[in-house]
Amino acid sequence: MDTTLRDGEQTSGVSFLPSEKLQIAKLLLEELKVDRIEVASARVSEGELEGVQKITQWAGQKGHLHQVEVLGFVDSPVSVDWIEEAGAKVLNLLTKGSLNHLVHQLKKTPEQHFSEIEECINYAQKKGIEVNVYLEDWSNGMRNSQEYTLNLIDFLDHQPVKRIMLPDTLGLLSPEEVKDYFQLIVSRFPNAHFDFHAHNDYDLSVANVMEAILHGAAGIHTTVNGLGERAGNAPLESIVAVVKDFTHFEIGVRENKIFRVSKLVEQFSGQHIPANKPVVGENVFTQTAGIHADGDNKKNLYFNDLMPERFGRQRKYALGKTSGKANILKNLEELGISLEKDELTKVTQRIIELGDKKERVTTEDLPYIISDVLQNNSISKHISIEGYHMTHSKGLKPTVQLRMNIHGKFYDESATGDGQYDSFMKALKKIYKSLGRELPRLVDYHVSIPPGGKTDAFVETVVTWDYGKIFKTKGLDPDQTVAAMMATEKMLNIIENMNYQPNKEESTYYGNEYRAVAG
Ligand SMILES: CC(C)C(=O)C(=O)O
Repeated sequence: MDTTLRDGEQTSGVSFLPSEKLQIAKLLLEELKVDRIEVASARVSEGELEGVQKITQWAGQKGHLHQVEVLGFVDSPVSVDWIEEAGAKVLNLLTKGSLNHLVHQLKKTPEQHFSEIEECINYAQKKGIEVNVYLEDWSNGMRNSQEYTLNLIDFLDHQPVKRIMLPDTLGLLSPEEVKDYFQLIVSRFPNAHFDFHAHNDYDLSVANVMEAILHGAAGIHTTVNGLGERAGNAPLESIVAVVKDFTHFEIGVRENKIFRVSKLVEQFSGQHIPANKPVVGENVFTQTAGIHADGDNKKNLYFNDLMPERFGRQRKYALGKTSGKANILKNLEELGISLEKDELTKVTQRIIELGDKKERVTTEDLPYIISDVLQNNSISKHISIEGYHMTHSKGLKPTVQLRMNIHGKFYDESATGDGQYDSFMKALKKIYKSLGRELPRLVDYHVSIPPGGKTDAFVETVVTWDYGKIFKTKGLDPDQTVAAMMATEKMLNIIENMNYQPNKEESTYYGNEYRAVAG
């Protein structure tokens, strides 16, 4: 069960719009093929009600209604009525799984609590709503008030409850404890269905889910990108890989759709995926040390089961001071460029020098580096920013006046936008439009400001573009907007070189689109 839309939204600073919730729900159920989704908590807000209504209307038409769950409280009849109004058919009822919570938060006795739970279950039943029950703080309950917690499970086992959901609410369990508690509970209640809901406070959520699965959990809860309260929940992407590779269970989730959904959730949540996050992070399929690329060339020595293609991704070889010739060769291969041995040595040396200066080198920078190092003018700079005037003032929108040099001809335009770079891009678009041409789509824009608080430090802007092929360009300047404009100028030359038709004599140097720039 994926709870990105409920617990994931409990990440500090995250709030999804109803339309975003609907888009994510559709992808989770129809593209990824997750079995169940939890989409909201009852009573939260009008917006939340609208979000759930949108999802249930769509789910009803597609036959997914019983896969859409809503968390509700022991407050009969309020949560059940809210869920009914939202058009949902499954209530995940939040009860107290530890005596500590019951006594100090609800200030009730077990008898009172059980009787109120029963009242909610009966009311939901009358309304045709199926009930699962969460035992909040279950992990603490098993540690500190086991008799109460087991009594509650026993009580629920005799109620019309479909699933009993066991949360490690504070993410405090070790894998060993998960194993012990599941063995105990499953042997005592062999006919009950138990879900496990992990949190990641000790970075153990994946290991804990694995133990739960291996020792009798019938369902597991995840969130995309591991979003969720505090340190988050068990990340869907890692859990899918772990279940497939380390257990004998089958999982219906489609691995090759994970990256797309992860990127959409990143965009809607505004929470950047850490570059080293397994499966979905930017760098996790990138080999940096040259020795790895060398090994990949020699009988795939660094092969493991976690291949990028499984997740719709690609192996990359980083360029930097530790990358060495093997990585550079892999990148040249991707670009279809071949170099003589001594040329490769010079280019390698330059990349090491750049690395020493902390500069990041992308695959798309390589032709420029080659051109510069070998002094062969192999990259033709057809396009340059000839001049600009930018305004930034309080109370007025920024404007940019721009002069471009395109194949030796000057083009002037101005535009107003939401920021200086936005204004620049709008002016540029006008120029390209007047030439009947289109610009690539800007997919991502990443600014790194070196730590240290120096206001004159170089800012690095890396822009990712989609022009049929995805590529990145980088600009470096003390001014952030200028750095982005430099990255854009590079992009313009790259696409120009892609479009430019070489004559035969010019095309001897490079093997693919960059061949066009030779000569
Ligand atoms: C609200 C509950 C179900 C929860 O997310 C937890 O206990 O971790």
